[in-house]
Amino acid sequence: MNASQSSRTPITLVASGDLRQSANQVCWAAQAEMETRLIAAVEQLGHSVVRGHQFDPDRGHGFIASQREGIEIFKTLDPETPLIVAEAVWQYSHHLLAGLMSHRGPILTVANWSGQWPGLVGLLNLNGSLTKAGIRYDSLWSETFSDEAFLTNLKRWLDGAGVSHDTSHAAPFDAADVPEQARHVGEQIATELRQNKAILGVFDEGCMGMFNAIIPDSLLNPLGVFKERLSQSALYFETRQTTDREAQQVRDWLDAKGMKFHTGSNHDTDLTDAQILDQCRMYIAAMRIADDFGCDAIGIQYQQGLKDLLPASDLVEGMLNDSVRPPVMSRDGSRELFAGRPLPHFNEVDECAGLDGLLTDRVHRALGQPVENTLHDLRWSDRDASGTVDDEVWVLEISGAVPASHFENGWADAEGFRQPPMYFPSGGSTIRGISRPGEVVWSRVYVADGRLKMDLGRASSIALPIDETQRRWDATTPQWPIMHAVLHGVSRDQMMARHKANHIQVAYAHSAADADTAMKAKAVAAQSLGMEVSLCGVK
Ligand SMILES: C[C@H](O)[C@@H](O)[C@@H](O)C(=O)CO
Repeated sequence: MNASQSSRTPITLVASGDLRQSANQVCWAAQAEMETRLIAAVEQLGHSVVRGHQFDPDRGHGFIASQREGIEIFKTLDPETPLIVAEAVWQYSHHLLAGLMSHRGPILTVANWSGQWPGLVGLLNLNGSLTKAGIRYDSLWSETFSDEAFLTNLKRWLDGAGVSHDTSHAAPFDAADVPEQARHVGEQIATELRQNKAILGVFDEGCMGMFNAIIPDSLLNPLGVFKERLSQSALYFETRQTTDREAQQVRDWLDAKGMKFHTGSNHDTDLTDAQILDQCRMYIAAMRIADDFGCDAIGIQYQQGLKDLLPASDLVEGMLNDSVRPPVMSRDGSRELFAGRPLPHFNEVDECAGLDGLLTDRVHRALGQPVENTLHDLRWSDRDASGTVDDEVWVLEISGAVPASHFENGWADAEGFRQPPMYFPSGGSTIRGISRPGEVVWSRVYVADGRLKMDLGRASSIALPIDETQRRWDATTPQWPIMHAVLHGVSRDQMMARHKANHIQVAYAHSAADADTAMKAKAVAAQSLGMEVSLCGVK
């Protein structure tokens, strides 16, 4: 059955939320408002909507809040019903995936174009997860739910015709035109990886239901990359083994470099010195365990499990991802670990970002470009209200930290704010700052059609007046680091339609020409390793 068969067939609406009750409660008002507008749009087109699960007054929200809850709700739904998944908040995709995998009716994922909560980020994660799972879906987003583009596509979906988006900006990468230096570097890195192999240290696989972020070993191992499955319990233990003196040395280093921590005394709402010291301990512990297991990159999922034991891992992650960072010695004090270089870290154990980070680190090192790279959320985009540029400017923002080398004055531009309590009960400092203007390579590894794929493109990180930066922070999460990114040759809607992840990887190059070379070298490396590579918006 499709939605067109009868306008009397009600459309079923479901909404996935966070696992954290505090986040679901705080964010419910935005979800309710979005649903009202979305339902009005569907009704205007002659269809009715029923919610597949109800608002729960005891919990104070109407989200599906666990995988089990999702499975039980889907048991009550007609598997043929046309289904809309509506998202205004960050959500865990696995709450829905079990149900969606056996759903036979048409599926439409929808988000509101708002930065307030990471609803667009949740939508992109769900779309990436559905893509990896091979589940057919359509996707839409809108600021008002009354604009023509949205209504035209919604009508198409309701009529059973499916949604149409322009993705002509993406084209298969052709290595034939690649300059000799980029080709040579890319091929060498692929050969070296296959021969010498590398290890991704994964501290508890699968963060926040991000199914798309898990690379099956059968796809990863042929590239010469293997997972070391590590436990956050071991990280907690090792964190507790570090001495006060060692932790204080890390804090002193950050202070000496000029990082400004905004501290207070209330553990529940303020960033405290004790929280920062625990983060310094975790940083030392993570490096020692990575050294024990010979890891080439590590990922700490943090947001389940460790969130109840230790302050947020973000300050740790930003330090790890930088070549300018506090020194860490082996337990016996005889060796400096990973001296002079980052230990690439993939936030939220996003293994696709881990693989990308590993390749980016090697490509940029070989080309003499800055090696510091990080993922960001594709959080939101908006026209530049200051009139500095005519372009749509993306808010790339991640939940806590980027390498401080991405800021104009490095650590001196880094500010530490307490993580928002609704996500992070145990607090911890973010590394907040504005990513400096410069030429950027963006990329994303993802799984589709049972294969590893990579999309790459170019962006400019631009400077905006502080008022406009603050407007963007206030419209999103002001405690988190931001990059003002103008994507080359890719419109907002093209990016949304094509990108198969909530995350995007970014790295700087010294010049536009250097960035083009670095992008192509990485494309060659990925293609030589057997990935299907596309260039987006650029040739
Ligand atoms: C704290 C939140 O859950 C964030 O982790 C979330 O918005 C993300 O960063 C998702 O990539």
